[in-house]
Amino acid sequence: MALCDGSVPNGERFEAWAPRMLRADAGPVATVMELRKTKELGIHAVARCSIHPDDLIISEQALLRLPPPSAEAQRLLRGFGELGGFLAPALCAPWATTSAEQREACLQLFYAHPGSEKRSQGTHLAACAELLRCWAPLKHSNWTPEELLHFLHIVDLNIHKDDERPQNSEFTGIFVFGSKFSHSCAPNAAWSFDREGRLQYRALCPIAEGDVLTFSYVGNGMNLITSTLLRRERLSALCFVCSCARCQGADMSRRLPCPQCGGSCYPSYPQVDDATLAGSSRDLIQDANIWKCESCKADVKASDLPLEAEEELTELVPRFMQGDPSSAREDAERLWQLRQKAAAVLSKNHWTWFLATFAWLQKCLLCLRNAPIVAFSERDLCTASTEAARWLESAAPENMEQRLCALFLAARLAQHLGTLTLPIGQTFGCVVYA
Ligand SMILES: C[S@@+](CC[C@H](N)C(=O)[O-])C[C@H]1O[C@@H](n2cnc3c(N)ncnc32)[C@H](O)[C@@H]1O
Repeated sequence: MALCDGSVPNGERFEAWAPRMLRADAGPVATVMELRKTKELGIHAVARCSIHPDDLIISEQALLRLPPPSAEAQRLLRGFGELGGFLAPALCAPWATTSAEQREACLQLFYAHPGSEKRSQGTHLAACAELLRCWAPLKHSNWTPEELLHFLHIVDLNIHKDDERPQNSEFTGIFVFGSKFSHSCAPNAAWSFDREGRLQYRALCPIAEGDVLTFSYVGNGMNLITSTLLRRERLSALCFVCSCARCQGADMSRRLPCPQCGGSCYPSYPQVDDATLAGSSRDLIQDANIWKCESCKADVKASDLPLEAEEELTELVPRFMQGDPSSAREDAERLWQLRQKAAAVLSKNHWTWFLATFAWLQKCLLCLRNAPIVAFSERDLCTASTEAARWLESAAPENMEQRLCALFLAARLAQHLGTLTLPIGQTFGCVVYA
């Protein structure tokens, strides 16, 4: 069975690399997935059979590892100032042991946005020429400055890097097939490195035959509960506008009270053409001027909505959520106040209210573990957990990882309280698979 359908350019090259890169733990790869190409997603992976939660989809070796720069490389990069971060992968790869075939595969099997490459001529190209001249290991590559620049854009868009675990930094690299998983804001798969540094994708939820295989390009945890606008802004750094179902539909994470009827309204964002996106084109992502009320159907002007308070909460809630565990008690108090403010001004439909609630519950768990006296009751925890579960159900029902995070938090709180009165069964039960 062929791994690529007829639409994939260089299909025979992918077929040739598959047996060398992919471990067949999940069965021969072509029985699990297929590569296809469409105008909307470019080359992408699609499930060929139904896949169960936690099933291994692929397990892949890196085509090229890009571990952190050595001390010598860091010294050289300092001379390049702001460009240093972009150029670092060119110095990290083990060029002396990389074959011509691998280098060719690096240039041919990955996607880089043509717009950002065009913008990057000039300074970037001159820096690549300089690197080829002064970095001895790179001389073996025989690459032209244009090829090196293309490689760097490929790394920018396709790198797999585990920012959560410092011990995994040696495993950073580019992976031919893992890089064909598309982004979704409600992904059906997630990846991690195994102990040997193989990239492993596992299903987060049931995946049906024909479904596009996806993960989150903006990290997991609670990054995906933010508004479509914020997710678009983050993804603009990768030069595309997400076409997933969540981004195409109404922005349910960002509903505000309708000034006319008190119901809730959601933003109607202008369309963005991602062909025009290149490099740091954040300015092209625009906020909605008009919002639509779900209840009275009125068009609401953005200027009539509490957008300043929204901006303030968007900045403060994540900041206190990320506070050091040693300040859990103070952060819990601050998050409780922010949660009250979000509820009063933006409503309990807004993502900042959900995030403040989730973060407050997290801090309460830390306090339960460490503080001699706590300033909340079991009832407070129970109410907040139930409300958080309801928010997920109404605003992000397909976001399995976020729902599981909330479920585990509620379960840990219940364990620490020695009670089963927290609403684990009723409110989060729907995400547990028997
Ligand atoms: C890492 S590459 C994925 C492979 C690529 N599609 C190819 O043709 O080789 C990332 C690119 O895929 C496309 N892409 C991935 N997810 C997408 C999504 N949800 N909506 C639109 N484009 C997407 C974008 O062009 C993005 O820059």
